[in-house]
Amino acid sequence: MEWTRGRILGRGSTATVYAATRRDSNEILAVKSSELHRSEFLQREAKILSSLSSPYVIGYRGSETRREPNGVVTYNLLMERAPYGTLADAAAKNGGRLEEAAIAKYTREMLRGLEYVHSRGVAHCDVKGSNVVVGEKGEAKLVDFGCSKRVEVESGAVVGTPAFMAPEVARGERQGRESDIWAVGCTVIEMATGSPPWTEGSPVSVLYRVGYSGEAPELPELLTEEAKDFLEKCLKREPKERWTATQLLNHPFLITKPKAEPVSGLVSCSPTSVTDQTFWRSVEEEAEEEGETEELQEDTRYLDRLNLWACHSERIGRLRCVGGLDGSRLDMEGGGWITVRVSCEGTMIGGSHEEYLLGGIVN
Ligand SMILES: Nc1ncnc2c1ncn2[C@@H]1O[C@H](COP(=O)(O)OP(=O)(O)OP(=O)(O)O)[C@@H](O)[C@H]1O
Repeated sequence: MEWTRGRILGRGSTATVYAATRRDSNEILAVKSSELHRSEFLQREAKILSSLSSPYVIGYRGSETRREPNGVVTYNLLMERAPYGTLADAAAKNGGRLEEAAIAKYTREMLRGLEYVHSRGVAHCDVKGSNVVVGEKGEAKLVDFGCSKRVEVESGAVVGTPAFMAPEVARGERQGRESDIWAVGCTVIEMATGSPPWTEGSPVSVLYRVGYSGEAPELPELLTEEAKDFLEKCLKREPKERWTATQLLNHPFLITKPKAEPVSGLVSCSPTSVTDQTFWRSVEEEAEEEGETEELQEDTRYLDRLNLWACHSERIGRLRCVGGLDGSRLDMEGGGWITVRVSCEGTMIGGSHEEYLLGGIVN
């Protein structure tokens, strides 16, 4: 497929997402790109996404490698473009939190997406506000299947974002459909308060707290009793006691609210149609000024910075591989470094205040 790269729509820890236009139809798409040699997770995401089809899961449009003008070979996942940003953006734009009716609407759609994905034997494994985008019709859609796994066949390393991890995931025991449900609870808290639970402390201390403290996240005061009851069903520490997506879709919090409340204040982050010429002119000018080459080099630098996890002091980075993490195996190694022994190949993440090395082989 012939397509032209446009402006950046979002950046994650593993890839950058750009607007793109199909040259044959002028359809506006999103393309998630990373350098080929770092594209393991993106290729995996493309494979899983290509097998899914739901109005509540971002649509797959193809994947390919290509040599960029600067000679860098990139892997590109082409997707349906969601014009209204993520649920995290929606909360931020709304003064940090969403109204309960909007939370119920987005949660219902997110769960429809998960119900479908789970029925296909896939666990998303990184559900959070910044991995749920708002589509053309204002509907929530799951994105970022880079961590997802086929639950029947895969065990392996646990993955995801510490603040959204279920206790069994934080302990490195298992990760499946039930862990996604815990993350839905955390995402509801994120929509209601503007931040996920467990915001204090480093990712490692968050993991320890989630995994071993026996605590459940604090329920936002402002929510109604129905919403709090819903959260309790998601945030059961014992995975088997958590409700499934299908059960939750029948919870009073989701069925008594009007079906299609308009969510006010949706502001498109990118053009809503191919006739949005002003936007595309600006994209072309931007591309001409900077050159795609420079943008990609900038991304490479950005990814390098991300590997040192220096992009944001409050960011809770992705933990790719925490299998076998055991709180008793935290070793202080001086110089502000903490080594967390894991039973699989380690991943380095760093913070702006402290840096953490998740590495080593134990057992
Ligand atoms: N189809 C899309 N349409 C519009 N914006 C998108 C789309 N997909 C992703 N984005 C934007 O790009 C951001 C990064 O995408 P994504 O989460 O897939 O990347 P990632 O590198 O896997 O991120 P993470 O840090 O969660 O691992 C999203 O938070 C969102 O803002």
